[in-house]
Amino acid sequence: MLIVDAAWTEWLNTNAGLGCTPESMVDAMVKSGFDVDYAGVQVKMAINRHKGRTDAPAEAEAAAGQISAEYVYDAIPVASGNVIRAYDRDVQVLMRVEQPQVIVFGNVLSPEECSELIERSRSKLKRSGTVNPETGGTDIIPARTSEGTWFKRCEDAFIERIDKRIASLMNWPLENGEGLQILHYKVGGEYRAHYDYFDPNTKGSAVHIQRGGQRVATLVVYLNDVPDGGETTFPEAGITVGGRQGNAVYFRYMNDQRQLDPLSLHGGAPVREGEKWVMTKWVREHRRDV
Ligand SMILES: O=C(O)CCC(=O)C(=O)O
Ligand SMILES: [Fe+2]
Repeated sequence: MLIVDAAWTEWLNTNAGLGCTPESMVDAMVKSGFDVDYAGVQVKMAINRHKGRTDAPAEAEAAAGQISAEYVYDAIPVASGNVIRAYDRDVQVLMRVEQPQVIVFGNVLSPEECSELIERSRSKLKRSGTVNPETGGTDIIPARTSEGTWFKRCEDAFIERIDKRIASLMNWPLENGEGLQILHYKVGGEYRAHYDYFDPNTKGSAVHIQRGGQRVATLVVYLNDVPDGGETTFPEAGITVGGRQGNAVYFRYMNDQRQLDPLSLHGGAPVREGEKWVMTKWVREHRRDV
């Protein structure tokens, strides 16, 4: 599997700067042996970098970390063992992957908690967006066709219990977490391959990084059983996680040296039958005020 190194980054930046079409760039990369999904994401990121380039790249880079083909897999914060006591609940460890760092958990939420989260979200759903590279605002794009809503961190006793359980499971300070995001995908709904970290060196990312720093890890909790499709996939790692109510997938993509892991590319596959509800927790390097 071929990963973008410094020379390819320069090639991407140069061609994006010259205004080459994304198709021609993807084509050239595929001919050189890159996976087509991966190439598509890299080209999109290069074009975004060009559009959203900042006047202070060194500073932005320092704040945002560095995507590295030589990512070092240092110690994961999550506890060892097959069962982890997470605040008020015993969570099972179903699978651990070392590179990229991915863990599948069972029994993170009870069926009642899943139902309550779904019912409390239903009437609040709005089409999900992604970060605009120039402004940091929200773009609605065809690659992300879910609808979603947020609960503020610890906004009431029920949410607080879940936030505390997740902080304990991820072994990461509660104050570093973003709110809890609920996502709903209908048949055909998907979130194509992407990175959860903010793309270093774009103005749009800098807006977000200012508040709490870079994202370091994600927990996606499945709130229902999806009859067909809707898996969380890691195309560069060849991993597919099927959603099951109460289970979760954790992945970490920023290490202690502030490198960002290109293998953490992931997406939500299209739902083929039924619907898919998940809850996402994105955690930051630093504390983040709500
Ligand atoms: O829906 C999924 O399976 C993945 C969601 C995701 O990648 C995200 O919310 O960042
Ligand atoms: Fe994601």
